[in-house]
Amino acid sequence: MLLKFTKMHGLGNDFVVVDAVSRKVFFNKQQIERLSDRNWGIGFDQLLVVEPPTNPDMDFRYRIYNSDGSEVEHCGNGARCFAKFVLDRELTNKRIINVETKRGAIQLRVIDGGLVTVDMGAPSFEPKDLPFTAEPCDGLYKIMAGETEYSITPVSVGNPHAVIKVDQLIDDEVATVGPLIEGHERFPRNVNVGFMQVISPDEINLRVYERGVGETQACGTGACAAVVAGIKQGWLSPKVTAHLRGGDLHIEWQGEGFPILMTGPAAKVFEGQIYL
Ligand SMILES: N[C@@H](CCC[C@H](N)C(=O)O)C(=O)O
Repeated sequence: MLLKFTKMHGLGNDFVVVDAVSRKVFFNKQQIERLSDRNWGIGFDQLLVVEPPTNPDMDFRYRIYNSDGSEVEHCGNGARCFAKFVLDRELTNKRIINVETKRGAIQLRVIDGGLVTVDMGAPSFEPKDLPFTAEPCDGLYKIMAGETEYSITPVSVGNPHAVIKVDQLIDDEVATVGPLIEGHERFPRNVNVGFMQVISPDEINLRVYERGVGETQACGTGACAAVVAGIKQGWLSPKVTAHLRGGDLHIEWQGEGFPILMTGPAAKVFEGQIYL
């Protein structure tokens, strides 16, 4: 079967987006792994599949797969690219779009200048919601990565994140500690690992080692998780600019029970066709 796709990115976190509204398409793990391969396929961090909604109050459903073929609950950069995709393809003309995801309902608002604001829902710091094996506590949690003990804030923003505050961002630490914590036995469904350097109460530098992918240029849910972790620990204020390798995201959170708002760009790179 010849598959039509659009290659997109949100700050360099790249996606293949497929229209499964106009024509049904299903993918198995092997197909996703092959398509994601940067030598043998198209290459992407995540595959986004746009489907009709199952709930009549929603505009679309969209499914998200990591490059290793695992299906995930949520993707911040992907949500913004999804909004641009359905508008460019004229699958809708709405600028406020309600979408079903594995995480639940999310709302996307297309604003001026090609930016999209995503209502990411409310975060949870409860270990059971990630899941993370630990007794709940108010402060930081200790975890061993190899011989070194790290202090983390576990956060679920629909998908699981472990946020580590560091004094400096070191390539080697992201590359070695990232996978040790990603697949740690205390995270039975694995975890995305964020390394956050706090520059000031409203600015952070962030690198994210993503579950099922490896380090990416940017991670939208990772930026949300880092900012809410920083606010909870008293390091950050309610509006923060996160500098990621691929560019900036603006994150706002008013505190417990409120949704996180994430604003950033979405870009189309090219369209193509490939044999599935
Ligand atoms: N790049 C994404 C997150 C994608 C899912 C993640 N790797 C997971 O397994 O939870 C983003 O922009 O949020």
